[in-house]
Amino acid sequence: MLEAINLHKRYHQGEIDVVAVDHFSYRFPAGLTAIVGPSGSGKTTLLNLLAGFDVPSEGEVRLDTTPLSTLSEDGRSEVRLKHMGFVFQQWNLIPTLTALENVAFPMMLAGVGLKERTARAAHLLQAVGLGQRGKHLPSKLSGGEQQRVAIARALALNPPILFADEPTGNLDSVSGALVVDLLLQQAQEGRTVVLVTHDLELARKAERILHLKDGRLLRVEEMAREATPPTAREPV
Ligand SMILES: Nc1ncnc2c1ncn2[C@@H]1O[C@H](COP(=O)(O)OP(=O)(O)OP(=O)(O)O)[C@@H](O)[C@H]1O
Repeated sequence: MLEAINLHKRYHQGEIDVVAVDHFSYRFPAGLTAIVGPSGSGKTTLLNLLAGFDVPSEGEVRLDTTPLSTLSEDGRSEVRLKHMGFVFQQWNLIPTLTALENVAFPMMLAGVGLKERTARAAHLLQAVGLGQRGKHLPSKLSGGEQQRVAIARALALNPPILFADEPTGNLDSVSGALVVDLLLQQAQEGRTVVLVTHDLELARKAERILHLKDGRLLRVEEMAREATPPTAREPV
């Protein structure tokens, strides 16, 4: 359970204070929540606060009732490793590693043995539709495919929370829609997925949209959704 309570972030820029996030409160339910708003409305700052990359000026973020502010930097890193996956606009795959090795990489850091991490990485690549591309280097994959590898990598340690900051920013509309569908699939499997996007059309695929303006939560839009049949796919 991820919860922001009265979150406020001020930056000092010379003489002036910039309020990037203005007393934002929201309890993120499981499922896909999109955050939209004009440039400079505080979306990335909010995501950085939620993930504990940045500390708020006031208020707090709670993860399963534990305030992140009570943890040391190392403690927050550990929370991120165990509980959070990240997908960014730049997919940042390691260019010298194959797709499979890139997905296995976080598992190696977490001490998962070679056989187990290779099998899980193969399973995750399969789940994002790239089962046949495991041996390819990132340079041999399209942007959309690289982003799908990045999603598989973000899922490597099975985090309950997935943050995606403009994951479709560098993609054409078809690849972008595919990436958001994948995020939606993760949400339907019970994860809390938080998607920051400029693209209102893609945001409408989410279960709810948080509209930000000048750092404030203007409104929460719940999207009407037809009942989806239970998925026959294995959870990843
Ligand atoms: N490190 C910083 N120091 C000073 N001001 C900052 C810093 N980071 C962000 N800001 C300011 O905070 C406000 C919110 O920025 P933020 O990047 O969170 O917005 P955003 O909605 O993600 O924008 P975009 O859609 O353009 O990426 C902006 O006015 C920005 O200039």
